[in-house]
Amino acid sequence: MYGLQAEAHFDGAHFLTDYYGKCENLHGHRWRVVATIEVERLQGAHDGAGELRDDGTSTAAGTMRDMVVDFGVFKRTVAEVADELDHTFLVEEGSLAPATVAALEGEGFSLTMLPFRTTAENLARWFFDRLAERGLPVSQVEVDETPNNRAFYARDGHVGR
Ligand SMILES: Nc1nc2c(c(=O)[nH]1)N=C([C@H](O)[C@H](O)COP(=O)(O)OP(=O)(O)OP(=O)(O)O)CN2
Ligand SMILES: [Zn+2]
Repeated sequence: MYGLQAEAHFDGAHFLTDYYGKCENLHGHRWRVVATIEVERLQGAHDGAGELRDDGTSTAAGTMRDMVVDFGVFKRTVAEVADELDHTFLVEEGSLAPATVAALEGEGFSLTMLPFRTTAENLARWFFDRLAERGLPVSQVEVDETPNNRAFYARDGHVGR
């Protein structure tokens, strides 16, 4: 098995619904996300054509030879998904009154409405699904809220570290 890991961060605010303790209050984190992708075989000489570079040109066949995927493509994809949440207020759907949501948005705040409780575990699953949708062979996503705690979501049979 071959693998790569890429790390991204996003800053945001949240609170935990139904939590008895300080995390029921609105607070912020710099979340750290580490995504792992794994494949049995590296790419071949004819793979890799058509990836878009930062300068707008495309890669040629062979660019991906003996790679899982290009580090640049992988880390940009993880960063793009993290950017969707960056500097937003992560809100579990139904946890705030519609008038509250409207008032916050009326003030110009960016809310990300999510259909789950905003735990690190659920955020790891959300990243996993988003990266898989983008075609990455994701095997695990770790999410840290603080330097001391880490959650992960892994595909069946994968052992998290
Ligand atoms: N299993 C989980 N437990 C908790 C989660 C979570 O996502 N999954 N989240 C929280 C809160 O969001 C909280 O922000 C983090 O909790 P905690 O580590 O207790 O907070 P601190 O970093 O401030 O830790 P201290 O040691 O108290 O300073 C809670 N639990
Ligand atoms: Zn928190």
